[in-house]
Amino acid sequence: MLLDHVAIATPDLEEGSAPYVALGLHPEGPDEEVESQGVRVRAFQVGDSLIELLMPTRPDSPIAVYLDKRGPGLHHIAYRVADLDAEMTRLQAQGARFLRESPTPGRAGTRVNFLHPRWGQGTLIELVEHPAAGQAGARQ
Ligand SMILES: CC[C@H](C(=O)O)C(=O)SCCNC(=O)CCNC(=O)[C@H](O)C(C)(C)COP(=O)(O)OP(=O)(O)OC[C@H]1O[C@@H](n2cnc3c(N)ncnc32)[C@H](O)[C@@H]1OP(=O)(O)O
Ligand SMILES: [Co+2]
Repeated sequence: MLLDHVAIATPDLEEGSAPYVALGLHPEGPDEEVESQGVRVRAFQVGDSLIELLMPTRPDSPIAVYLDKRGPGLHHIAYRVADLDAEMTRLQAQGARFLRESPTPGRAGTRVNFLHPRWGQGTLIELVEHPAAGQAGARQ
């Protein structure tokens, strides 16, 4: 299991990017809208992982709700798995509580699901399966 990304909620991608640009990081590609989550995502590469800035694109987005309640800042941590369905089965057998019955689309063609923050001991945890994951030699 690898660290896929650390996600940060922001009301404004430009303002939210300032510390990471100052640190010398560069966006990994163009911003991406993830309609299913109501977010626009800007990702900065850090080694094999990403810093993901998330800005809401509609008021009912989980990020908009989060910002209303808590303001900008650290939102969740995502781990990269080779087989999301198998991981869900394995963790549910141990009592883990996923927020969605089945995986939903993430950025860059990924499949994702989230574990309830209470199960995560106060941290919202996301599992991410990349399209090439599981193929021989694919970056896991
Ligand atoms: C997929 C695109 C992109 C990617 O990686 O590619 C993304 O990551 S998009 C990210 C945005 N989408 C999501 O976060 C989807 C999953 N999140 C949710 O379904 C909700 O945000 C949820 C259920 C985690 C919280 O919803 P809500 O705030 O409406 O519920 P509550 O207020 O009842 O909160 C329950 C409980 O959890 C605590 N909480 C809420 N958000 C967080 C958080 N980000 N980190 C830690 N804890 C969180 C909240 O304080 C409540 O705790 P309690 O002890 O009951 O006070
Ligand atoms: Co994420």
